[in-house]
Amino acid sequence: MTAELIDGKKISQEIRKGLEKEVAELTAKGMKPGLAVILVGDNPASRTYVTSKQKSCRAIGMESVLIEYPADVSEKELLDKITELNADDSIHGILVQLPIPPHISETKVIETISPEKDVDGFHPINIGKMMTGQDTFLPCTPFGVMEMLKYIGINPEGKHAVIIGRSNIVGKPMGQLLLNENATVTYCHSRTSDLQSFTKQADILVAAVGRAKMVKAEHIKQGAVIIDVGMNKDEHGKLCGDVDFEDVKDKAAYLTPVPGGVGPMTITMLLYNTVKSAQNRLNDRNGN
Ligand SMILES: Nc1nc(=O)c2c([nH]1)NC[C@@H]1CN(c3ccc(C(=O)N[C@@H](CCC(=O)O)C(=O)O)cc3)C=[N+]21
Repeated sequence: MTAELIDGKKISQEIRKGLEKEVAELTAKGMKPGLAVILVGDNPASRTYVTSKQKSCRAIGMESVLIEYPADVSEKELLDKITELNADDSIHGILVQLPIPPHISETKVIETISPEKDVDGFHPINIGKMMTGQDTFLPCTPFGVMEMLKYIGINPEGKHAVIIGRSNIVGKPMGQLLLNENATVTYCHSRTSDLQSFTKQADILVAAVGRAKMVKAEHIKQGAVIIDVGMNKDEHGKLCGDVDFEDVKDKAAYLTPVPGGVGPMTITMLLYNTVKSAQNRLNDRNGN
């Protein structure tokens, strides 16, 4: 093993310690940060993630409210609840756990959440602000990856960053955040021909495709930074990433594990965004 592990759990702990202090200060000023999570249906994986988000909120002194609906809830009922939460002063962040059932429009759900409470950073207004480099809520997974790079002292400027995957919630914003930090960015996806010719050029390779262990040693450059956003089950039903850890670990310079890499960072940045939202409200109240 030559690659150094990027320990998402440890980095998360350090960031959360700082957040805990901010939460205490905000609470003392009557602005205790509160997150509302809406869960539709009873997908066990979604429930696990949502429970983990709630625990993480409470561990740093934040308020966390879980609102659950059966899978057949109407779109109107869900949108009405979001509208109610938009007006609730005790709630600073609203997260609707994705995916949601197909009879409900994901676009409508995302666009109903007030941009000021959109701690996922999925609202088109916030995406537009991210693209133009304005201060806003950054999508939690790509934001977490940027924090990991900062932590290990990797400045993306001038580096070739290659993203595999172009989802709205990970791949696309990941490339944008790296571009904002002056990386040269290449997006690869399911229609890319000769994937390896691109990934082999990557100084920073981000795998966000959702295919278990697809990135092998032959795909990467010696000494590359490898970020694994994948959350898959392997042949034994064990959680694994998009990167074949064993295969690349002697060739990469830095490598994120799954679990314990990007996952915990995603939750940490959700907490960060919610605290930031509460701080914004306090600033409004004080007229700054
Ligand atoms: N509106 C919305 N926002 C999201 O941010 C969102 C979502 N919907 N839907 C589902 C995905 C998935 N997601 C994860 C976050 C943390 C871990 C995580 O902490 N994983 C642990 C391990 C968990 C385990 O052991 O199963 C780790 O990687 O170490 C995983 C998955 C957020 N998501």
